[in-house]
Amino acid sequence: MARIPESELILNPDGSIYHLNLLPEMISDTIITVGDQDRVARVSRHFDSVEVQVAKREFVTHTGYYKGKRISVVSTGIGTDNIDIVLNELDALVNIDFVSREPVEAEDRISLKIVRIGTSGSLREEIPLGSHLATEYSMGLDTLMQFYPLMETGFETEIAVQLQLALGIGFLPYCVKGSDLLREQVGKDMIIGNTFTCPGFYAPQGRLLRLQPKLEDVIGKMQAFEYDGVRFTNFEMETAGIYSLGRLLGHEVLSVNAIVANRITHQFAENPDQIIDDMIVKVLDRV
Ligand SMILES: O=P(O)(O)O[C@H]1O[C@H](CO)[C@@H](O)[C@H]1O
Ligand SMILES: O=c1cc[nH]c(=O)[nH]1
Repeated sequence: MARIPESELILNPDGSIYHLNLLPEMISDTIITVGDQDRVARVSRHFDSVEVQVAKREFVTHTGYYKGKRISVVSTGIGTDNIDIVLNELDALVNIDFVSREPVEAEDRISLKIVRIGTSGSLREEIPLGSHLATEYSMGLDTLMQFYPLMETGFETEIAVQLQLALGIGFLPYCVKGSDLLREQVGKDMIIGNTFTCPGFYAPQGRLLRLQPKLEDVIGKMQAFEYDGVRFTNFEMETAGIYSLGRLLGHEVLSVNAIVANRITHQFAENPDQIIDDMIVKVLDRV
């Protein structure tokens, strides 16, 4: 296999990968991602022991044991541009030999189990603050998949095409389903929803402060959208990037969402940390 040059697979002087600052032995094959770096310790405080604590920029990693399971928790920061870095570097840690700089043989490839624990805004009155929602289909309204050859099913493409028409936007979004296995295992008893991954928190999610939107009534259009039984339930900023790179790289991926805002009733949770903490324990016990 071809050797990957120094400018592409960038290793720090201690041999760790460029942004995450991790060595291969520092991560488990079960990984929880969170957006906020302060949330990493909120997860690892439940561990029986923590063996690795590494931080660089917004990327903080703790690896340890929870009830006998080795788990890593990694913060991604906000947005799918960050997800591009985190997913590619996590994959490199397990599927590229850092000495020979060659990808491992297909039969030795490791499939990671990756669960995102994030906060999210609900698009439905009937999905109230405090809900825990597991994402089935994600819709990427960002441009990350303009740069990778994502294979969508015909059904996924059709949802994306119909959404483009419904919103009247000048680009084709991408639609990707997550892991059925993880959704059943970790998301059991959660609301099953479909998630918009937006390239921003304000206008891309229909939020207006002082700027006028380019698209009119984006929330109304997103809420009204339906294709063959698929309706969208919530907004956030990373899931579609994780689902699409997970599919491309061969990892099992799931996103669970703590609903902290309801965009229809205009409420924001008084206790967002409690909603997230409850979800963290649920995920640790099930992953
Ligand atoms: O709570 P996290 O995981 O950061 O997720 C959500 O919160 C951030 C916006 O406030 C975005 O990253 C969005 O996806
Ligand atoms: O409304 C929300 C809440 C959390 N995160 C988002 O991206 N949107």
